[in-house]
Amino acid sequence: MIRFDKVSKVYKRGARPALDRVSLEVERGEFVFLVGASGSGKSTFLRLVLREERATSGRVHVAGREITTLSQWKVPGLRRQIGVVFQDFRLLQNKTVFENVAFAQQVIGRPRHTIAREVPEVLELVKLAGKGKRLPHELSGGEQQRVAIARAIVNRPSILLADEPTGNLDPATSAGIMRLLDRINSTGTTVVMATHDEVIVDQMRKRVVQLVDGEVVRDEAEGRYVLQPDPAATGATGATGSGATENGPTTQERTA
Ligand SMILES: Nc1ncnc2c1ncn2[C@@H]1O[C@H](COP(=O)(O)OP(=O)(O)OP(=O)(O)O)[C@@H](O)[C@H]1O
Repeated sequence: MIRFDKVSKVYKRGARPALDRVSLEVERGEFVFLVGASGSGKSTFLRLVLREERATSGRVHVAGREITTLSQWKVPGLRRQIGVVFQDFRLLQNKTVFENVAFAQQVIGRPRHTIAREVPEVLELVKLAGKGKRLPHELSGGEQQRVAIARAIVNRPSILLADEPTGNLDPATSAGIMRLLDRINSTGTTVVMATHDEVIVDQMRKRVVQLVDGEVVRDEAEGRYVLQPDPAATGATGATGSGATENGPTTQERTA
């Protein structure tokens, strides 16, 4: 569903790459956590999938197409296959809950009767039935994130990208958001979530891809936020223990 082949991203000539020869494949229906310190390249990864940025070198495949060279006019078609959720919700403040979700359908030209049917369905799914007439400021943070998730999935994307979706929420509310994302994933949507939330990653036990300075240093099925030391190999490798998140290998300067 998503494939990176030796992908590098250099924002400014001569700067350290934000992503450095990343090769990674995410299969249809997977749930993947992207973890790593601030500045390690998580958001850059998500922006490349959305073609908000182009790779400096390497190839990015999303939903069956190579998108590095995709014509600009085909980018909206690509983005229709991808829902996105952010830490700060990004709702339209002067529109109601219903209108925020409906807007995502209007911009792609869905007919009014379809919108009238599907928006209530998705609001039901995110447990906001009955709150369609509220404005965003009349909702809690968790409810606002549910609206954002409803908006992201209403057009049934095959991929859902989430950039720190629980970053502004308390632990109990975050757990509810994670149950919802898990449910969406279980219906076949591929989910990639960038996060700093150790508790959530450790609870969910999904695939964990860890970035350090733009490089993938760990890719583990049913992983934890930090690499767990292997009791059978005490001190055998340098990359064990709770310090592994912040202390990965230093990237060599490289202009790709
Ligand atoms: N538009 C940009 N122009 C120049 N450099 C950028 C730009 N966006 C990101 N970077 C740099 O690329 C590197 C990776 O940033 P990125 O935002 O991908 O990290 P991140 O892991 O998502 O961090 P955070 O957890 O803080 O969101 C950082 O060194 C950052 O300063």
